[in-house]
Amino acid sequence: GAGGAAALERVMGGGPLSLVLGGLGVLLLFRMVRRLRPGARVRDSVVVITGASSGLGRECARVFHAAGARLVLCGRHAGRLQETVEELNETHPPSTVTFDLSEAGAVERAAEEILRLHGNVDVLINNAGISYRGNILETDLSVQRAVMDTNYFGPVALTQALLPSMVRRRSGHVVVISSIQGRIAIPHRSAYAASKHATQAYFDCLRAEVERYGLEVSVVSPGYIRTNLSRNALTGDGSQYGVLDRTTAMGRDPADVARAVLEAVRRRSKDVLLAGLLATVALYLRTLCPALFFKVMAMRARKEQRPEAAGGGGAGGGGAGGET
Ligand SMILES: NC(=O)C1=CN([C@@H]2O[C@H](COP(=O)(O)OP(=O)(O)OC[C@H]3O[C@@H](n4cnc5c(N)ncnc54)[C@H](OP(=O)(O)O)[C@@H]3O)[C@@H](O)[C@H]2O)C=CC1
Ligand SMILES: CCCCCCCCCCCCCCCC(=O)OCC(=O)COP(=O)(O)O
Repeated sequence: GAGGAAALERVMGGGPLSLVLGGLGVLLLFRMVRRLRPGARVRDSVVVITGASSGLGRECARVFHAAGARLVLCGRHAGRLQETVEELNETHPPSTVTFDLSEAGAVERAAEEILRLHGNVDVLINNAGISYRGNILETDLSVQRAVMDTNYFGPVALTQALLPSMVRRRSGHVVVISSIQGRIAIPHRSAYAASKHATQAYFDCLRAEVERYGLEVSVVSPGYIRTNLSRNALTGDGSQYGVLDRTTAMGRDPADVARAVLEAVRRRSKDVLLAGLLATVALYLRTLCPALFFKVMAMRARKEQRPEAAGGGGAGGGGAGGET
């Protein structure tokens, strides 16, 4: 507060520069002290991972398994989940629960099954998700709802179903994999960016509300990751996009992102942003100079809508395929 700033100014001998430097010093010290806190124990803890059949979810399964967690792997297809299980060795053989996150009843039943398996959940990783490419004018409302159901209402339903048992034990950690697009909205991603913005808001509210029960909430927001996300994305008419975009192909190694998720759990990080330089510039621009950001996004939308951009992600095919 003002008193603290005045005290700091006295100690630093006054002057705005010394005040800024002093502030930075205090911030650095605070971060160092936080790093000294003992990390949360992952070994033997029950970790539930949604979307564990591929991409980042499968890598999280590998990384948390190697750290000694007892895994519950979730996805829509038993066969694909089994492939993940078979890659892991025999210590703590993982359990699997098959359900579709976009079906409310199925999520409730899955939460009951998860609790029956181990009695409690220590870490819930809401990772499953689907992306979208399309022009709003040519997108069925049903597609907007479908993406929202999977990316937002699914994780919300699963979290709320498992939360009471965490509150009773005064222990638990909820992680959600959001995206840079939970912070900035880019053209031809309306359904996806909206679902991720909603995710960020909901889990920020949750964090504040459950702190008094000793529960942790981490929102992890990565940039592009090398997975099947773009191939599996929905287009405006509900069909699959089916293309591995250049941005996705050139994205981060999912194993690195999975290690960052493990680190977020160990360090009880509240908000983790895994942004490259361009995304960082875009985030600052959106906050500090929104008018310029909106101009850049409008130019990007026009460029992607040109016929020659289709296939690489023109509005018809979806948008922004090969471009950043
Ligand atoms: N790849 C990227 O560039 C980025 C990804 N992310 C986020 O990372 C998360 C993981 O995606 P990623 O690994 O990249 O993509 P993948 O497409 O490889 O994996 C998505 C996973 O979600 C599951 N899933 C999809 N829909 C449903 C549903 N209705 N019910 C249950 N499970 C479902 C899929 O399981 P199955 O189809 O087998 O049922 C699959 O295991 C997502 O939340 C995504 O938004 C964030 C930033 C960047
Ligand atoms: C005058 C200065 C100009 C500076 C302009 C900077 C603006 C550039 C825009 C860059 C946007 C970065 C977007 C990053 C998006 C991202 O990382 O998304 C991650 C995902 O979730 C990927 O999902 P997708 O389905 O879109 O592949």
